[in-house]
Amino acid sequence: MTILIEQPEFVGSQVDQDQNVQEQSNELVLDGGFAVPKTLQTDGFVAPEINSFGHSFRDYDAESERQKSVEEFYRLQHINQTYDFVKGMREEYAKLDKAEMSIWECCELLNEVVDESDPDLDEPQIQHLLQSAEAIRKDYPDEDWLQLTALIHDLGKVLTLPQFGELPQWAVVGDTFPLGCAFDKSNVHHKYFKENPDYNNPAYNTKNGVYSEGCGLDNVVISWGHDDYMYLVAKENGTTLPSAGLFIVRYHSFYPLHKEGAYTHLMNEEDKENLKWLHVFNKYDLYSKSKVLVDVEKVKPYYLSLIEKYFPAKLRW
Ligand SMILES: O[C@H]1[C@H](O)[C@@H](O)[C@H](O)[C@@H](O)[C@H]1O
Ligand SMILES: [Fe+2]
Ligand SMILES: [Fe+2]
Repeated sequence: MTILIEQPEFVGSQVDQDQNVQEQSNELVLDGGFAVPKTLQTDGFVAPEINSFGHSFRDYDAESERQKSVEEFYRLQHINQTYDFVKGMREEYAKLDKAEMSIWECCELLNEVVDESDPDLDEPQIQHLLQSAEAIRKDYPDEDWLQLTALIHDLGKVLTLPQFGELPQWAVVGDTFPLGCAFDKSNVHHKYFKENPDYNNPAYNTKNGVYSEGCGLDNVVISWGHDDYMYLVAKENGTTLPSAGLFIVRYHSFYPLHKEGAYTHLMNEEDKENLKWLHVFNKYDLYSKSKVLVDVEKVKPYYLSLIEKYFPAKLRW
């Protein structure tokens, strides 16, 4: 997939956090049948067709050693993430009593983390953060909030480190999905949900389950991991990022929704607006993964200035 896009008119509102993307016309259809407004499209970034392992991106069936370990990851994730598990995790991590540190200190901690669920990248996560942020910076030089959103979107992966509870990978990474309603077929390796205790629970296995149509994603219990954790950290520490930035952090792994169009009946109007920016972001999150590494020390001063603009010096984690 190669998409050429032009500069957006919308300037990320660092001033007004609640400003949303305006109604747009001239829509272009992308993956999953979603439409992305022309004004949210940029020039420049050309999505490569193959990843560093020589496969298409997000190919969960390509024959390889990595494919086997990724599939095993999803088996464990689909069996162990339950409605009750997520509720318990949200409560535990809402305490924010694990650490006190800056955003950049957290970026450096990610030097230690490699994501076992990712078929496209086996570099330390700090490289992925900078690769995606730098790719956005090139195409969206004026949207500093979107660049910073890229820098922080995967910081929640510190949950795998001892100080943060050393959670198993299945409780931290991988695509996310709602609990409390039926598992949609578009989830990768869907078959492993059959062994999830919620699978046969009649309260949880209908289309709406415990939810009602249009209830809004904020009211939906989504599998626990780095997305929801980092959203919580950013919000509770009073970030001034716009709501589209927080939405991206919180739902960027929700591929069944943003790529496949599943679970859309749970969204409200605000979710639908924010989803447009998530589609823009996703291209850079996915296709910037590369073996060409960013010089961390060189770009550090620029990102420190963005962090200072949108976050307090120290955050509770
Ligand atoms: O393997 C990847 C990785 O864990 C990403 O950080 C996450 O956002 C994706 O959804 C997932 O597929
Ligand atoms: Fe992620
Ligand atoms: Fe990512």
